[in-house]
Amino acid sequence: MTDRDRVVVAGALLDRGRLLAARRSAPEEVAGRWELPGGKVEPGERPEDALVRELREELGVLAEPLARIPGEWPLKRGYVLRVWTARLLSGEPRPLEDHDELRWLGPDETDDVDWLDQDRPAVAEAVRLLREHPFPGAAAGTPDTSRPTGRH
Ligand SMILES: Nc1nc2c([nH]c(=O)n2[C@H]2C[C@H](O)[C@@H](COP(=O)(O)OP(=O)(O)OP(=O)(O)O)O2)c(=O)[nH]1
Repeated sequence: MTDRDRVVVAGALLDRGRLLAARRSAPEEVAGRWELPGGKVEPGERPEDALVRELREELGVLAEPLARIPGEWPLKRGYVLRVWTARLLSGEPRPLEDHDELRWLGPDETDDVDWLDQDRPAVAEAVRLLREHPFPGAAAGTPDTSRPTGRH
């Protein structure tokens, strides 16, 4: 990425062995395609904070970013897409903004929806992680090997 690139953050939201897919309702060129929910990072905002904010605004949930999925994918108008795995802390996602349908997909169901092309590598990696750790950030008191360490 160059200094002039702007960042769209998206969340591979994981819960009980499933990944959340969101169908965009706008703009026209991407409406009907499926993506990982998220949005643009605002000036001065940390990407993880932007992700938490976007997931709250778009889905009405509280989520915790877990780890960045390596890589970044170019979008239109000088934006790049960066993706984090995240786990659902509270709430049931609803399509409040930008989306008209949500689906929780198990690892064998992620090919059932028409993902935006630029999301496919991150989705593939999220599915790989989901198969390895179906319950990321499991219950308090349980040693949790799926959480990244030293991420602050
Ligand atoms: N949120 C999200 N956007 C994606 C993904 N893949 C992808 O190409 N995009 C594109 C679609 C949009 O043109 C752009 C993100 O814009 P957005 O409309 O979601 O961002 P935002 O909520 O901050 O919107 P705004 O401030 O422009 O209203 O990136 C993805 O996985 N998640």
